[in-house]
Amino acid sequence: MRRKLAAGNWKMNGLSAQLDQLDALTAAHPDPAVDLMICPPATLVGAAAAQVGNKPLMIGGQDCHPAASGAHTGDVSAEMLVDAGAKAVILGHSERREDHGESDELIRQKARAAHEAGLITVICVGESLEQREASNTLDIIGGQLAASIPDNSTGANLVVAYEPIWAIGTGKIPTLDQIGEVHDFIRARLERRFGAGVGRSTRLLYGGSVKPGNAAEIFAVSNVDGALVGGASLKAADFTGIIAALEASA
Ligand SMILES: O=C[C@H](O)COP(=O)(O)O
Repeated sequence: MRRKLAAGNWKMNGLSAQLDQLDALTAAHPDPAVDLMICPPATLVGAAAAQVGNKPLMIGGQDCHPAASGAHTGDVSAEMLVDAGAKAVILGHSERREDHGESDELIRQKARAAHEAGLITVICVGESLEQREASNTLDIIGGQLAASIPDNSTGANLVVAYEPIWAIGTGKIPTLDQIGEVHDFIRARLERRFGAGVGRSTRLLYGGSVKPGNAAEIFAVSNVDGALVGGASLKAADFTGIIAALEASA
């Protein structure tokens, strides 16, 4: 049985005061029925992990370099994230694919390094509006899955997030049938590549304009094991509504 996961991606938002939201979250969910994760900007990862301590809230990074160390100005390695107290890292988010020209191959190298360092990876895939309108969604997702997910993935260290690019921060979401179609497809591809054990134990998240008001219907969709939440993870009160909906579906 897959344990559901509510993951928050703060993106490039948050100064030190934002860490107060972690206290509010852990106070509201001292014994959650689902896994909880917040991925703050790199500047806050260490402080966030120290603040959370051993409470049931994982802290994650939003990116890492494939190398453990070296002459890579501005980058952060998976080992550094682990050293700062992170348990996970988001990789291949569409904003990194677009803003930094990240390829599937680079994402695969980063994920392999993150797994070797002991991190859970949340690997993001998703189509643009043009690709969906051209009926290319499953081809795009299939290609991203094949090329971005490394061979050293297990059901424990891999999470896949389906994030249609056109649904991120727009207030628009796909139909529930469209979400189900993609999640079922991802599940089938993982089972085909890794076998039933890994394929069925890997958690699949939906991301893109998830809010307290639409979370319950999304969590009722086949093969949706939780959410990767952007804007609505910045305020504990909003994220708590999403967590409650996920717990109710668990
Ligand atoms: O990583 C999170 C996603 O990009 C979703 O962002 P959003 O919830 O603000 O639409």
